Parts: sequence; structure tokens; C-alpha cells
Amino acid sequence: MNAHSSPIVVFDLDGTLAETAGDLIGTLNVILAREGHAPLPLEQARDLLGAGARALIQRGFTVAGASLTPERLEALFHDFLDYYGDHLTDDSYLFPGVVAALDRLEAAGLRLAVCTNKVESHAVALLDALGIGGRFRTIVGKDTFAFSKPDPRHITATIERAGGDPMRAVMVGDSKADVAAAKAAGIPVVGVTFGYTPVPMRELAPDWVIEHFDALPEAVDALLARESVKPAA
Ligand SMILES: O=C(O)COP(=O)(O)O
Ligand SMILES: [Mg+2]
Repeated sequence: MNAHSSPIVVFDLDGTLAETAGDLIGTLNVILAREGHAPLPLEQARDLLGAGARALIQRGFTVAGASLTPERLEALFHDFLDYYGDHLTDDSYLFPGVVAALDRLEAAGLRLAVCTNKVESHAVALLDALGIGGRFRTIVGKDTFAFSKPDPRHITATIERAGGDPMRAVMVGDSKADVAAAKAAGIPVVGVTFGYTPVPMRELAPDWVIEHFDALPEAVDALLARESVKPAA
């Protein structure tokens, strides 16, 4: 353990810090329409989120009953990024209590970082537009490294880049990829109930469940206290 590194909270973005389904599914529906398919209703499609845009397109076309060659998927992925990049905040906003919770965590001396399966440039632009980009030591996207959630290295590399202490770290996420990556990294995970998951968050068995950001500082405190009594690995 590096004595100079700090305790850190790593956040997922889509479905955790921000409600972004309107713009992501809106973009998916533009792509589906261009290809001659009917739009998917938002409530049905929001649970397709969590593994990034390429996976969203693949899943969306599967739900629409259409198949895609790898080449077509790649072309549509680029179309998706182009369109979405111009519509990051048409219909996206922070979940209630995010800013107050970040204030409290920062005041308690914690570093903050983002580890998302969005592409990094979109994650940075979105968080800046929502007014919280400057809060994070680092914002890591799906394309930042050669691996991404559910690979645990996506989280551990985020912590390293942020100068955080992996022995005093907590992940906060909304999907199976977040819970699986954190567990595989040996990092305690807080699951939020207001994001995107086809399986209820409690069934994914995170270390702590919150229904509102007001409950996050207490969850982080409790999980970091548990970590400090663990024998060193
Ligand atoms: O939008 C997605 O599919 C993934 O993004 P997230 O990792 O921030 O949830
Ligand atoms: Mg998410």
C-alpha cells in the first residue's frame, strides 16, 4: 500500500451519477429507424444499457429481431457516437442528491473518480455539461485502456490513475458489470436501485444497496471501516 495514496470512491456514470437513458435510447432509436426498424420503448430498452454503445446497438437490434454483421455493427457504432455526441444532454440529468453527496465525500477527504463503459470523450463532455466534471481526479472510459468492466482491471487502473489507495476504495454502480468488476477486484461495491439492470440490484448482491444519494456517505464510511479491519493481503 502506498502510504501517500488516498481513500477513493469510484463511480459508474450511466444509471449511477446520471439518468442518461433518454439520450442513449433516443440515439439507438435514430439508428434503428435509419435501418428501417421500429423504435424501442424507453422503459423496455433502458435495461440494455451498461456495457457500452457497441453492446447497446447489438442488444437493440436483437430485441428488434434484426441481425448485424460485425462490419455493419462497427459502422453503426460510429454513427451512434457521432449522433450521441451532439445530444449528450438533451434529456440527461444528475440523479437527485448527487452534488450534495459529492460535497460530503470530498469534505471527508475522499478522492473521486469515474469508471464508465461510455467512451472517455463523451464521459468527460457529459460530466462537464452536467457541472461536475471537475470533481473527479480522473474520468476513465471504455476506450481508455485495453479492458473494461466487468474486467476488474478497469476499476483498479482507474484507482491507480487517480492516485487512490486500492485498499481503501469503494465502487458505486448500477449494473451487473459494476458489481462483478468490483467483486473480482476485491473492492466493496455500493449498488444503486435507480439505474439500469434487468435483474433487481439486490439480487446482484452488492455489499451495500442505496435507493438515494443521501445514503451514500454513510455507506462509504461503513465499507471503508470494514476494509480497515481486514487482514492485509
Ligand atoms: O452506457 C453504457 O452502456 C455504459 O455506461 P456506464 O458504464 O457508465 O454505465
Ligand atoms: Mg451504469
